Amino acid sequence: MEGALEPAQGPQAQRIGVFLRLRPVARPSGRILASPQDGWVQFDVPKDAVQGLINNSRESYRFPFDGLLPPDAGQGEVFDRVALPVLRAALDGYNGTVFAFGQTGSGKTFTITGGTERYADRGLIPRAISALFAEAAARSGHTYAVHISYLEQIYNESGFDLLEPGREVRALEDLPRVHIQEDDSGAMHMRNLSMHRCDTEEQALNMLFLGDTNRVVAETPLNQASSRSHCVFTLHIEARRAGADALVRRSKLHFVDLAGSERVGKSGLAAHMQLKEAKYINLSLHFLEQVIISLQEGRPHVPYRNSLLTMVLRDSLGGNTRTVMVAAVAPEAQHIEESISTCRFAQRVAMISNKVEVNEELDLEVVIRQLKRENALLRQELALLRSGGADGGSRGDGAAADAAQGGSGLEQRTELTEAEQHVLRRQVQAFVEDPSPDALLGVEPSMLFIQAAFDLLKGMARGAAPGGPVDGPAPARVAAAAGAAAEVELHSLRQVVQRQEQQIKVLSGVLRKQGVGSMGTDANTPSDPTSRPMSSSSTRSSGSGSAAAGWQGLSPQQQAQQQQQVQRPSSSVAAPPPAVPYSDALLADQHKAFEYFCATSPAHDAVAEHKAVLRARYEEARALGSQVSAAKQRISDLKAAMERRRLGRSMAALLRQQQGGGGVEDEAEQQREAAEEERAKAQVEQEKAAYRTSYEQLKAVKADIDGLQAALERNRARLQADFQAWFAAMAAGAAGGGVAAASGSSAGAATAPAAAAGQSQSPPQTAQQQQQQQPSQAAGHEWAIAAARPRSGRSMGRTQQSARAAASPPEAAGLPSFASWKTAGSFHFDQQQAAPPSSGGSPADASGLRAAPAAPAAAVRPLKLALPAVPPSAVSPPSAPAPAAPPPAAESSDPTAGADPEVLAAAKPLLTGNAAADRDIIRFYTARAALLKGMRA
Ligand SMILES: Nc1ncnc2c1ncn2[C@@H]1O[C@H](COP(=O)(O)OP(=O)(O)OP(=O)(O)O)[C@@H](O)[C@H]1O
Repeated sequence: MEGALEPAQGPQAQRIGVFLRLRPVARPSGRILASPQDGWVQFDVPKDAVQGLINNSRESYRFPFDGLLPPDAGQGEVFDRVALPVLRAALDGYNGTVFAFGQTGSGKTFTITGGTERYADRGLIPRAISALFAEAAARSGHTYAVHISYLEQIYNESGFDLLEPGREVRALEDLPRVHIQEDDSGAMHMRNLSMHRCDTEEQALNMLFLGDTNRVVAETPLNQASSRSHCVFTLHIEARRAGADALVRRSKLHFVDLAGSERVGKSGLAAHMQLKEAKYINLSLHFLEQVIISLQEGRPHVPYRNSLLTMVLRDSLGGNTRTVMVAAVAPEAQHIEESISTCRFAQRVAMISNKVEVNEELDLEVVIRQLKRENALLRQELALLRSGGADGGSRGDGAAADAAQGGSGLEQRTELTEAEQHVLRRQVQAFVEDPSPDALLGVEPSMLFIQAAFDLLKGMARGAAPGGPVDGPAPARVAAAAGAAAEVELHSLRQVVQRQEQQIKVLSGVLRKQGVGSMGTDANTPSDPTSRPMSSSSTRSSGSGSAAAGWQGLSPQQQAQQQQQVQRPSSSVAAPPPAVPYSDALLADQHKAFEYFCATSPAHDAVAEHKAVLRARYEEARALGSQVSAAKQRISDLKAAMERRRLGRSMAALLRQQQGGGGVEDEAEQQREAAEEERAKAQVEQEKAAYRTSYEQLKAVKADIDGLQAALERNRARLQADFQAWFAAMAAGAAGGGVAAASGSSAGAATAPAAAAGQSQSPPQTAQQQQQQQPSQAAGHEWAIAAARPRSGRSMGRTQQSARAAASPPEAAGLPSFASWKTAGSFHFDQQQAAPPSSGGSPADASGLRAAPAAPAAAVRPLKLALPAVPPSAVSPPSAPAPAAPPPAAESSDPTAGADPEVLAAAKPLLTGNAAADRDIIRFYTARAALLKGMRA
């Protein structure tokens, strides 16, 4: 095995490889032909198979594959052809995914995990584990760390962590639930999915065993066997080259066992061929197909966000991953439709190209550690220079850092005091015992101390205990050299220290930001709540990793650029919110802003797409519901007819008896009646079957609808959050004097995520302001209304107002919720038309709050409030008297005097100190309180 990692290259396009595996079956269909050498399979299907007619008119479907694995292909061969190349690439730093697709019972689990009966039946995962540790051991000059995670996803959106050591699992609910979360930069994070470090093959196999056991034990009727759930087993590999600690290659290797791909709602082979009516039993497979189709057709929007599965596989499909698919087929006559369907799916997948590149990153933790160490050394050096290398000089003031800042007080001495000797001995002892290569011996910056430390170390090296006496005072060897040259060096050293401090600060900031991942990490790098998440400590170097190597040797400008690159969100972030324009009109009307945002946001596309699918599903459910009811009605009609017939026969028999005849029908009539009864019974059975079919379909569609609704809600929430961040960024641009002024410019775009993350684009807040905002945040939507209010020009300009909005958390930025946006009634606050407040006036009058429609004059800035529409009468119901507005005549110099305490609490965070403006604010809040009270009433 070669000792070097493959050198990193730029992104390369690589098509997803597709293999077909045919399961051994007792009675293979004669209509399936396969050529393992040429890699194709062919299905000959009678044209009229729907009605079971066999004729000579056949249709053939031939599908080519990258490789065909015949029924007699052993597990070893499958591993060598399918997974080994992907595993080797993963050791070089490329992400990899192997996934199995096919109907229930076609051999997916056998392929991915393997059979349990014979050692030779081990599947891809255990074989990959063995090969991984063997290859890693053979690659000398590199160290590898391996972590494992194992996720099970049942139905559409619920994910469970299968690796929960030490917990007794009896049901699925006993396993920790896993959620996916997208961060500001668009990266997916798995929350609650644990990652376990495995240093040996045995530990890794134990983890696999634990996960598989939990999977079986936690089976419920809902996810019976593996047919209904997807499982993702992931090997997280971290490789470092000896001597280049800060550069790390991280890759993820997923093994995915998908749920059975069979469909419901088939209406015969012909329809199935066209994939018209058929629906997957498992909704997330439907979404997976949507993603595949979008990628294959090169659509601009790929709906990854529709399901947990597609989000987890985002990088594997169309992203930075070497992906291989195994299409599993059971070549039996009764499965021919599903087999063709599986092959069609594989053909689509085969047309998808991924862009693969080595994941080489700077390990920020290591960089910070190295910088800190270097800094400490520099400080020592600085202090030493400062002290002029004074021979025998000793400062009694402690830290070397102080010296670096210009401390003095050196005394001319020739020997250490006893206390100093004691401290030094302990320092040397600790230094010697610390196994860390980063350990420092931080002695006082004086040659006296340094020499004494050397003497101690020498003594220890020669066998003397460190507790022994420090040899006599070292002779003064360093002459004072505080000339001009030393001053220059001192200055430049101080600058280096400051720069490095700054670097440490920036890197720590990045690290903290990435710390979102401490709850979870990149979708492909799940976190371990107990052990350090692998992705949380690094940032991606510029593809080939060339930027990483020379960080410390760069000029200050280059370093600044590097720092900016580190801070900027990755350019590969999929579907960012639209660029932030700066527009007065948008800032003034959030609903308009929201419309503008929706028109350009990919998240809105996702919502629209969801709604379209949901609508279609509703239609389907409605049609199925009608079918169910109709079938039920027909059954009861048939039963009633049967009853009537039986009754008629009984009556006729009675009549015959009464008329003196026998009660028995003649034979022909008996036969006719019996035949009639049979026919009616058969009809009832037929209707019952139709009823059951429709009912089952209805149930499946309802389950789909539930999943879709949940996904829709998530997408709506996302859209809302995106909008809030986007709006806050625009407001921050306004506050910063129009930083984002270039409409849709990249400068504007760059501010959006930063502002959303509450970074420096937001105007700085005083501690008091921050404190004041807290209660308003708790007030939820009330704050939202307040933050969107118009202000008189004299009290607060737009810039200030926007600055406040930007400084507020997104949820407090006065933005309409999605629901309220859809149902919002329009209220206009017209200051100029507001009736003068009086104690007798209704609160609505007093504030100028009134129901639309009157459009205010051009000079008056209208504001739509995101409140549910209420009839004007509800604004001031007799049962809910509003707090009286402060009378203008009695306006004291303190605008808050006499204000309702609740009103005051709500308004307080906005008070400006300007009495006139504050009076407006109090008035507004008083009116608003009345309005809210009215609505509640
Ligand atoms: N290549 C094979 N050689 C021997 N036995 C196989 C092979 N493939 C599958 N089997 C057997 O066929 C049965 C069904 O296979 P498996 O459980 O892997 O199907 P599956 O596609 O994973 O189904 P599900 O969707 O329910 O998980 C198992 O008993 C398995 O051992």
